[in-house]
Amino acid sequence: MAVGTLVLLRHGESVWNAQNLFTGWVDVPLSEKGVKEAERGGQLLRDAGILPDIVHTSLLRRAISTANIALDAADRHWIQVRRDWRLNERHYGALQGKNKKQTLDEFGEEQFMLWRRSYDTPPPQIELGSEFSQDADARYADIEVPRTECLKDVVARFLPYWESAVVPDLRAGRTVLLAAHGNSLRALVKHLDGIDDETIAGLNIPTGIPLRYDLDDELKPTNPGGTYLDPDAAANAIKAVANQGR
Ligand SMILES: O=C(O)[C@@H](CO)OP(=O)(O)O
Repeated sequence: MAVGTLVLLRHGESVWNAQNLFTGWVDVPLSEKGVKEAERGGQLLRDAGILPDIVHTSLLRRAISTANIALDAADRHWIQVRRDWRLNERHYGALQGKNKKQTLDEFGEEQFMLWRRSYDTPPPQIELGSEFSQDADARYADIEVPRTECLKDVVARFLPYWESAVVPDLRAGRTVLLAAHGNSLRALVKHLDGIDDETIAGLNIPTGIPLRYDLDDELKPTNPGGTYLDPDAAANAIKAVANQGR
């Protein structure tokens, strides 16, 4: 049986994206603009004739709301849902809640970009019990909550879910919508497209624009890099993500 279609969707703009704050595992809602982006994402799915059979989301409301709004707009609000912490955004450690511009000014371009985009340099650990730590959050009662993560850590925790929960859906020929986050989707794209540890630093994913991957029997993309359903809007939004903090 042919492998199904995979659609990646980064949540719409959150209120902390709008305020230029490092977010990570802090569970902030969508901004008004983010709600509109999610609606538009669903319209793009509908217009492209992509009909998801199942949606996988993180445990964070910006991804959950985006999936709900987009699927409603696409008239696929009724499909099966699975949620898992392994799809969560990268934990931003002690930077969670900090302003990106102030962090850039305080620590300089090189350190700022190491923390934001290097493959294996995590930000400093968050203090347990502090305002933006998730160590006491009930939804993570069964796991050891990270105190910080680099992209390499996200790859390591995301791939077991990919293999055990998403790949079987694809192998069953289903159209899978995966609603997640900038850095958790970068981890998956790195794996799918075989991007090396340096090159991945330059890859940014825009909010709210579905990215379709067609996969062969070995789950390698037949359209490397995927296909954004609105390529022009994606190109502009990618630049904006890359320039955050400036
Ligand atoms: O703050 C965050 O959690 C992420 C995504 O919004 O930011 P960045 O793009 O800087 O990794």
